[in-house]
Amino acid sequence: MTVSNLLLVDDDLHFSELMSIRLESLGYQVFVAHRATLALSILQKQRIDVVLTDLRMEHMDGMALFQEIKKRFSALPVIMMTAHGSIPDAIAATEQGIAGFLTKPVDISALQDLLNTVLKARPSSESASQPGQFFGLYYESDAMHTLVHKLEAIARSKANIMIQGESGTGKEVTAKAIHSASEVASGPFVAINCGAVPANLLESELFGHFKGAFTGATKDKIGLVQAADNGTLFLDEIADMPLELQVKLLRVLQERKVRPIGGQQEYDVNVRVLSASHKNLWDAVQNGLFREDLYYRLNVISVTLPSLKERPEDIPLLANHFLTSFGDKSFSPEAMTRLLNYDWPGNIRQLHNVVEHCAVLTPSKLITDSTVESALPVNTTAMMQGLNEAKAQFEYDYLQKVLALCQGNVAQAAVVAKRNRSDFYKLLKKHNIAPS
Ligand SMILES: Nc1ncnc2c1ncn2[C@@H]1O[C@H](COP(=O)(O)OP(=O)(O)OP(=O)(O)O)[C@@H](O)[C@H]1O
Repeated sequence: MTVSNLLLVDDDLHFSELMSIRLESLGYQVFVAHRATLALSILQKQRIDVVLTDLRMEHMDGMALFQEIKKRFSALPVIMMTAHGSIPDAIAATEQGIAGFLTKPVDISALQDLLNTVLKARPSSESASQPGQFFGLYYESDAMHTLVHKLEAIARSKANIMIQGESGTGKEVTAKAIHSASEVASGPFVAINCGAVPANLLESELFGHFKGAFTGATKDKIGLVQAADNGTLFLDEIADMPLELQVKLLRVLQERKVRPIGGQQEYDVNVRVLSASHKNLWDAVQNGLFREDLYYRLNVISVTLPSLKERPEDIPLLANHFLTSFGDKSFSPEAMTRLLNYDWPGNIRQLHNVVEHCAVLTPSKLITDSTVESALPVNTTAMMQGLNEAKAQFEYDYLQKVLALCQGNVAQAAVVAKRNRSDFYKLLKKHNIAPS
């Protein structure tokens, strides 16, 4: 039988030593952390089955620790202990998903019952999420595990696949991974960003041209569709393809033949088409900007990549993966917490850039919280209050100042504020201010 690993987090050194002795005598392997941040770094290195944490601790308390654990190790059960046990605390904790709540002094047999129940309910380590890698796609979150299962299955089919997802979520790496896992992996993988090539050049890029087809066509040129023969063609930002080219692409997909510009000759092509867009392609169809028939041709199977914000469990794995190319460096637990708490509007590409920025700015081995802070953009939008909040804040500050000036004399303050007394009282009531 495997021994269960417990992580005991408590800033009371005497209590934690006693508890660890008692738990070890019951057959558990016990790791002790006297601070929440230390607990997080142990969790990063060590397989832990249950966390047992004190509620009230300095700096980061048990609930804050629990929130972090939920983000990084969603399936890991946490039991809360407190010397100040109160029913509201216990209810709040269990409502948020805490596995159990015990008051100190801890009744060891109650704890053992709770541990047995929690450990039985825990999924086996085989089914719990483990870090995974699929042809260059690194992942750990449940959402990505499910998605990679789907990718494994669809990669082997010959169907055209549409990959959707916000910018920087990994659509191109996913396309390459599908190609590498497919039966045409030994064939070419040819990618083009339809939004980055000027519309007048896109046609010749895709379909090629014969010498003399237009001014500047000094020799025959093979298009990318032909270059991808017996392999995969990846059309990135497909929503940006002009309508007249969409017709031509549709013909190629239907007839499996391509005719370069300026010629009558057609060539057979056998390509699997993967396409991607960060825009909602169905909306483009509804707005008449994308052909519905082409949409169905390209979207035989669709894959949607979650944003990084929707899969924060992947952040430590990806950040550490990107960091490996900068030698033996690591993030401090506080730095990792900051990475985890950020919203990542630019998704994995932005995370990659931030990791690179931090590594370059850190000559030592440990990347600190302040380095991460300086590498992240300041969110001025989030810092900005709405107009109503700003007005209310101003009114509150103004009332406090007038009252202070008039030493709490409401009649006098109303005169200064040029309001009648009853209006002034209403304002004080609105802001919950009691004149002293
Ligand atoms: N799961 C992943 N594992 C490792 N690296 C990843 C992963 N997802 C994305 N990346 C990296 O993130 C960066 C952005 O990925 P990619 O270019 O595939 O995104 P995208 O969705 O195609 O972006 P855009 O919409 O802007 O074209 C690349 O450096 C890529 O290698």
